[in-house]
Amino acid sequence: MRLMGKQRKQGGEWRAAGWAARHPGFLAVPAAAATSVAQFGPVTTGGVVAGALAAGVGWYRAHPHSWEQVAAPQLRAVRRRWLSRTYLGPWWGRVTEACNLVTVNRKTERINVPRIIRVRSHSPSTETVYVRLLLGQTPKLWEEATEALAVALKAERVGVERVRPQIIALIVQRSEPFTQVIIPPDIPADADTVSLGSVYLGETEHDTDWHAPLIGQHWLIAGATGSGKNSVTWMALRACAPLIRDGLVRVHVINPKGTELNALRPVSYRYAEADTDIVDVLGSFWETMQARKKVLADQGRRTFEMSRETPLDVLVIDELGAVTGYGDRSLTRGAQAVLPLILSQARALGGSVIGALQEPTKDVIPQRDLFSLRVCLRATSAGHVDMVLGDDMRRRGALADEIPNVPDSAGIGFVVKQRSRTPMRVRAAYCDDNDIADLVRVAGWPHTELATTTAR
Ligand SMILES: Nc1ncnc2c1ncn2[C@@H]1O[C@H](COP(=O)(O)OP(=O)(O)OP(=O)(O)O)[C@@H](O)[C@H]1O
Repeated sequence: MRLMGKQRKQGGEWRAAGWAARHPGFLAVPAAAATSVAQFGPVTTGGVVAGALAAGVGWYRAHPHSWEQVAAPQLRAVRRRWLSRTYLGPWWGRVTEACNLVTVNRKTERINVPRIIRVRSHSPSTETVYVRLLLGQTPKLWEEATEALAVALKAERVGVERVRPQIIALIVQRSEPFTQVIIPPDIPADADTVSLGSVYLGETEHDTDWHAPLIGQHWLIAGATGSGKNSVTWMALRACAPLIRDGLVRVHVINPKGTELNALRPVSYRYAEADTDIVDVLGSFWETMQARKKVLADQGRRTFEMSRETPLDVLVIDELGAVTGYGDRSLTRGAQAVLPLILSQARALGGSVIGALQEPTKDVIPQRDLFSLRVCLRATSAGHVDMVLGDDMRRRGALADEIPNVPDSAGIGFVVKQRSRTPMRVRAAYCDDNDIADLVRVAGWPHTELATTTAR
């Protein structure tokens, strides 16, 4: 029941004053220009403006990289926020109203539109729009509206990130951010310069480098056939190459398909393709971890430190599904006896697992949550996305099943940002045959002698 008649709206001048207070730049810039003209005259003011423009053009021409890093995101953000109509008041009001994201004051019948706090645009393809939630709204309400928002904003994808109480960020992807293959950086010559706490893997949709820790972590890379799963594995191994050479990292390779990863045979500490060998390698990996437990206890250390005496053992499993799910019974039974133990205990003992998977279903992903980095490349079903990345990740923007099934999309996928639990589009750098040969060359000397005696 309405208790009061229609109430009068706040006066226009007060609303304009409130808007100006929230956007001081709109008053400050004309005020500064007017003051300058009054104080120094139009010629001097024009000269300063022309000088600033010339400096900008000079910067753009002389240092396009730093321009792209510093100035371009600011200018793009201004253009998106104020020069395209998308986020201007009336249109933004229509979009949010059409997507049921406004509230109505029952007394005044005034429509409350969620306020845009700022727009950031670090890459030409994606912008981040920070929005203050209205009273009574939840981030989940916005997550449920992402498909409608994407259509209304003419975007390819909209994701929702929880920033802090009452503030969310909409990740608005307008076009494919990754139109070119990413070339991997050179392999570091010196083991001292490698940080396994932050391995370079490729780029993110925000035009930043994509890094992930490898030491003390397990990685799961899922994707349909041809989605580029191995590129993530190769990037990890390239970072390890000088450490493999110096005996600080040992690679144990399980390659049931016997394809691509067989290039690693000369630099692997253990290598297996056949079912019985795979069970053997898994068993010996677990034994190594148990022995490590004793070494750490004898040394009175609680945490693992990489050294020649206690190297980091990296277990690479191509096609985890065959090993844990649909392979021969003797293989899956042998693997299931030790893999859960490895996954749950090896991290603290200097053992990291990198597993690749084509068909992510419940029965083939062993202890998903023990994989700290999970990458979902192109998926064949919407259900696979949450299976890999975690509950609700597809709804929050990880549309891995909508990545086109074309070679140009290989290596593109989603990861979840650790802090905000938000999906982020990424692309792995691509190692071609020369890059792989390079990796084997760097990692293989003088370790090759050791490898040939111990690898199978
Ligand atoms: N990061 C990448 N960037 C660009 N292209 C890539 C990338 N990774 C792979 N490709 C291309 O995609 C093709 C398929 O890659 P790859 O064999 O690694 O896929 P996969 O997911 O391992 O497939 P499968 O499961 O069938 O082995 C490669 O031959 C290469 O041409």
